[in-house]
Amino acid sequence: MHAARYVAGRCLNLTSIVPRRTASSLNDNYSVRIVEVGPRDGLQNEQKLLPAEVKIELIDRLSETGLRSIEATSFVSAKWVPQMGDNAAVLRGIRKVPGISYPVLTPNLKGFESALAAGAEEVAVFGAASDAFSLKNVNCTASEAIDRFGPVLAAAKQHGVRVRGYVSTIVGCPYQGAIAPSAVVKVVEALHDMGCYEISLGDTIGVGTPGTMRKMLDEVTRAVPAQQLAVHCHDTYGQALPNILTSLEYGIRVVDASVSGLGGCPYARGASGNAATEDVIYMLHGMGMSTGVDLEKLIGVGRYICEELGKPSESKVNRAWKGASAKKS
Ligand SMILES: CC(C)(COP(=O)([O-])OP(=O)([O-])OC[C@H]1O[C@@H](n2cnc3c(N)ncnc32)[C@H](O)[C@@H]1OP(=O)([O-])[O-])[C@@H](O)C(=O)NCCC(=O)NCCSC(=O)C[C@@](C)(O)CC(=O)[O-]
Repeated sequence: MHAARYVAGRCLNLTSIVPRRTASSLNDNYSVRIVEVGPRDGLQNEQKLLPAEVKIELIDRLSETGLRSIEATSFVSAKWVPQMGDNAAVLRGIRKVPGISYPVLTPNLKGFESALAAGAEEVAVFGAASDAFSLKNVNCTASEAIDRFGPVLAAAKQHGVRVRGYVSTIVGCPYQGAIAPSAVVKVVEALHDMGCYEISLGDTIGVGTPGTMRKMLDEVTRAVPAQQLAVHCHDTYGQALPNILTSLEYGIRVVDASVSGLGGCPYARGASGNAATEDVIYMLHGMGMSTGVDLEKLIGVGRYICEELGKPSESKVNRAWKGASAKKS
């Protein structure tokens, strides 16, 4: 049977994303890289301030799960985001495993210089498709934020540091409402032209649906190849997994996720956590796609950090899973 469906008048060809081959014969098109953002996006929004030692333990445990990208912290102002005030201690304290990248957020040259001094080998600049959000988040308009990235990209090139880019509010803004795809394209193109090797499309407040994601991706993938894009879907309205599935349909193979669904942005009113990494991995493996991540180990890490935070996991898979322990194996 041909696995095609008509969704909102458009043919969604499931065979294009669901491999028929066995996992052992999967090629790159069936492999997804997960960017684990829990230690940064997850913890930046938690009321409880965790000591650097716990954050280091979290990242070290994540490094044992098969993840290849773990966003470690952010070099932003501690007055704005006190949860990330121990950035240098965290980045210096983690056990860096060869083959794993530990990117950190840097909004400007000052952040980049501090990150570099603490040993960063990859950074991320973060822009937005909405001026109202950008003003709340980084105290300048979306285009002024892009201007600040120029010196960061230049310095990064000089020091051989890789730069990832983010675009927030790709379908909706908490202050401005719906966002036009053309506004997203503008920022994606700017980051791409500046030299970001990958651009992550952030549904910051989790309002997107497969319908609005498609409208945005139709235009964005015409401007920049899907191979250089990632998605970053918050789960406020329970749409993160369908939105990620939609992005796979467009050929996107990099997905940001947060262990146990931790997170949110302190400057995006009402935003809940990211897609839980455990749930994303469960879905992808169930589709026959490979991630290289050991789900059971990851569930143990999710339980560890939730115990430290004193709250239940937001991951449905983690809650349903029997057997994994929060204690280190
Ligand atoms: C960007 C700034 C710093 C501008 O803040 P500002 O006040 O406009 O900066 P300024 O240049 O006027 O400097 C003011 C003070 O901040 C200092 N400063 C200046 N830069 C830095 C820096 N890098 N690190 C540390 N300190 C810094 C600077 O030295 C000075 O210190 P003072 O002289 O008053 O003592 C501020 O707005 C800020 O830190 N914002 C926090 C943004 C943030 O972390 N947001 C959350 C992450 S984004 C997100 O979650 C979305 C994402 C990526 O996940 C994707 C998605 O979901 O959509």
